[in-house]
Amino acid sequence: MPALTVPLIAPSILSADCARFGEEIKAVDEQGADWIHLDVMDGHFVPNMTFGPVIVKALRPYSRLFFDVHLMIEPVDLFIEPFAKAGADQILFHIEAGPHAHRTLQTIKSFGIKAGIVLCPSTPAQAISEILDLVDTILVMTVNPGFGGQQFLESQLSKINQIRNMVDATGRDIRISVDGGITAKTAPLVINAGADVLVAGTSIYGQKDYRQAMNALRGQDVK
Ligand SMILES: O=C(CO)[C@@H](O)[C@H](O)COP(=O)(O)O
Ligand SMILES: [Fe+2]
Repeated sequence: MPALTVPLIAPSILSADCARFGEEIKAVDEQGADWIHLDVMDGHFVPNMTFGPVIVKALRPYSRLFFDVHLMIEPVDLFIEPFAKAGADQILFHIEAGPHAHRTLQTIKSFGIKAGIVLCPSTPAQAISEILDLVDTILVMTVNPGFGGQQFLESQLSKINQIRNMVDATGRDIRISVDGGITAKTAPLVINAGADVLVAGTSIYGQKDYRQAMNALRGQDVK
């Protein structure tokens, strides 16, 4: 069997100690994280609320790692500039959050940062077929967005695989990220299906040893 790709690991601070977000970001940075994933929720697009650009700006000095900002908000466009100026390296938004994804991607790119599109579990891969030329990352939700600690949806594996085929056909370097219920058990399934970025909250911040937790997701189960 061929060896699995070593994925990038993006700890989601949603499961960190939120009274100590800065130190929690610093800790995973020092222990080998590749990206930092920041979940922004508005209590409208999803039934939960987290934080806005002011907090992202306050957290920026704690790490130089790539800030992967996952917007679960509607509307999106109004908030691109504040998040870009707060220090986002990539802004991801949901294809379900409005009819003008193409324009939104252009707006994100106009700030000189990366742009990503997110699909909820009920959204087919085909929904993003006409915007692949503008995306840097495709994020497949493997739970319904809004909360950490949910059960991984195995039904999403075939969609990840379909998106892998779509991406390979473009010949472009597009990352395929997955988010929700990613553990050492589900990681090989999504990597095998074509994912190369693993977002994980509970399975990193819920563990004592962050380095060991991230290595387990990489399939490198050594201390
Ligand atoms: O976007 C979200 C939830 O909507 C995520 O980024 C969660 O934070 C993932 O948490 P776990 O499922 O890994 O606990
Ligand atoms: Fe997320």
